[in-house]
Amino acid sequence: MSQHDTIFSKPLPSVSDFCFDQQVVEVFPDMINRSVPGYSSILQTLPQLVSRYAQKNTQLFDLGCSLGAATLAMRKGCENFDGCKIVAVDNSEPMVERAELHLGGFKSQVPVELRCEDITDTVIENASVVVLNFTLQFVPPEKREAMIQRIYDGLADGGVLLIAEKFRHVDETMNDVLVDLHHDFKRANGYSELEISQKRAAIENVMKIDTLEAHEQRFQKVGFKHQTVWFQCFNFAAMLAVK
Ligand SMILES: Nc1ncnc2c1ncn2[C@@H]1O[C@H](C[S@+](CC[C@H]([NH3+])C(=O)[O-])CC(=O)[O-])[C@@H](O)[C@H]1O
Ligand SMILES: O=C(O)C(=O)Cc1ccccc1
Repeated sequence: MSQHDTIFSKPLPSVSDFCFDQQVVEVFPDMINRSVPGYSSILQTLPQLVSRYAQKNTQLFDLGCSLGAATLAMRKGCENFDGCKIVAVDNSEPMVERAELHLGGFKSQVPVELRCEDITDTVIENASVVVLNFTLQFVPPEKREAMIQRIYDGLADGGVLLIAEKFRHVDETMNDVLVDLHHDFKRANGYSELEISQKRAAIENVMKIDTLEAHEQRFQKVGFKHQTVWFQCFNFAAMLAVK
């Protein structure tokens, strides 16, 4: 079981930029479940989406895999496709180390290659499914289009990009409503005002969120033929884009 997240519970003299270090690894499942509305629903749906788009003898990528929660869900979805392999990538060493232990605890026919590298360096080729589950939001904004283009280029025809992100509503008034609803969700999950405000300060510089419209335009620009939002809870959404 993951430890309870108390990282921002005490007043900090100055709040440093959020990073995925050992301290975060220890509390990560608790943190993400209590902070991201819909996280478990999105993971539960992944096997279904993966089994719809996986193709035999292709690679499936989990980019920004953290402890491998999405990797496990993807593995369930492609068990019946011969010759599939999952490449799971994260640039946080402590995350990858823990993911190795975690994934090793579950049996499967599908090989998983776990890599510690920056996803902007990952070679995407012969791919049927690429998952970015709450990861693109941490990639510097100026690198996002090239990242999505490389994913598109590496996908086989009919392949899919499954992406979930926190987003900003274009209408500021509506954005305020969604942000308030998210903060209520965090409060209901036991986070204090101090934890909410210090966490907000910690992610401000490292998590620059896009609007849904920016995602849609980027998918279209790089060449995706079809796209839709398939899940939304407050200012968090999951989308799929098909080549
Ligand atoms: N440039 C990068 N290269 C590689 N990894 C990166 C990069 N930037 C950030 N990361 C990694 O992306 C992950 C984001 S968490 C993903 C949850 C997971 N997908 C899940 O379904 O449980 C989401 C969250 O914490 O909100 C972290 O593990 C970072 O180290
Ligand atoms: O906690 C938040 O307020 C978030 O927006 C989500 C999140 C979850 C885990 C790490 C960073 C951000």
